Amino acid sequence: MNHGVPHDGVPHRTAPGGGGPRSHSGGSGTVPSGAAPGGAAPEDGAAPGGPPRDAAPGRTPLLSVRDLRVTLRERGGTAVPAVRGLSFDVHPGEVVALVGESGAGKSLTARAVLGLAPHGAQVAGSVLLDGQELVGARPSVLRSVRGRRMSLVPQDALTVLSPVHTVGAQLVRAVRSVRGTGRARAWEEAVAALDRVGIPDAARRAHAYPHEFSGGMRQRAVIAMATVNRPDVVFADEPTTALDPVMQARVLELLCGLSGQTGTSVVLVTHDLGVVGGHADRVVVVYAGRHVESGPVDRVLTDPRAPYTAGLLAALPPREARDRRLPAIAGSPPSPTSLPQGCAFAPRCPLAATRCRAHEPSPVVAGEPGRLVSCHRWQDLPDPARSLFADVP
Ligand SMILES: Nc1ncnc2c1ncn2[C@@H]1O[C@H](COP(=O)(O)OP(=O)(O)OP(=O)(O)O)[C@@H](O)[C@H]1O
Repeated sequence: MNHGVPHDGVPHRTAPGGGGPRSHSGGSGTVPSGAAPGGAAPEDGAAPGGPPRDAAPGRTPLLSVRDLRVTLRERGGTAVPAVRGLSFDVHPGEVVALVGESGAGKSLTARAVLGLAPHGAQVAGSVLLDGQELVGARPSVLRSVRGRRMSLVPQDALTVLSPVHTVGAQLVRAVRSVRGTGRARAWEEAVAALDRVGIPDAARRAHAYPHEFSGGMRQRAVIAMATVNRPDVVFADEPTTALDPVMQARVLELLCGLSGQTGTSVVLVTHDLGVVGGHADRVVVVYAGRHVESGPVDRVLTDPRAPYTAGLLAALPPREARDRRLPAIAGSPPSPTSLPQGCAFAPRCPLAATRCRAHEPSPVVAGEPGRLVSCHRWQDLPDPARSLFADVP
């Protein structure tokens, strides 16, 4: 399956702010809207009764996902509510990390936004790209958006590259299929894309086949495929899982640096809260298909407001003591087909109270602008919050 569909055709945007270091103020609004089923929140977030926004007022998001619901069907017809009312915004040039354990619904969210949900999946809610509604849009519209404005570096990224064509030829095809550019111009674009992702001697390497690239270089080539047409938004689904730590860091720097180079926004999908610090502007933590917490990365990492985020942080290995036993969150996430009543995290949460087991929490502003939390007990967290999990075996 080739989902790392490259793009373009769109006029290239200029890089906002000249690509300096990530700004942690006034980033995107990551707006969960489990509280407001049924539709898009207003752009300015000011309408009474709508879900709270955590964006700086007045900023218009490039991509606005509202109350996204993805329901799959198991064989036998059982409904699998894998994404349950997730909302977030992505602003131009911004890096937003979508973080959660395996099965949280991150990949499905990315695929649904791109119109690539699995066959038979029901997608509801709203996905606005520059004001254009993509949920329910015709396949031709979705293909054109994927070709020009949004792209995906899929989890199985290396399958994107065909073994029987040179890397350059594949990039040329990607450029021509979207922009209709002449061959010579497309080749220049291909080499430029390889150069941008740090492939040394790109003009020569473009003639190589994927098997002649190292693993790290292949990963870069896949990113080049996803960015050769300079889309507005790139979704990168676990882009570093198969790489060693040094290469992981390089690929993340590369992806997130793209926002500075080309103005591309990046949605980084990862299970590893540890990789988002220093790379993303904002983070959206997801559990069982729902919003848990969102806000500027530095604030969420240092001062989490949800017990689940605190548990993820407690489980991160500290650099200085990698062999130390780490506190883990007891138990495992629920299956979407057997969700508990109330907060889906309650069975694993040391702070869970009666109301947590009865009512699923909705997002509320968590004490400071730009932060939202979906937890009944966020104000009861100990300090530091991660100490909640210190004694868990
Ligand atoms: N095609 C499918 N049919 C049935 N269930 C599915 C399908 N794809 C995903 N699921 C289920 O939907 C839930 C969310 O899956 P998803 O792949 O989005 O999770 P994730 O957060 O990306 O995790 P991972 O990092 O492991 O991929 C999981 O419980 C998964 O088993």
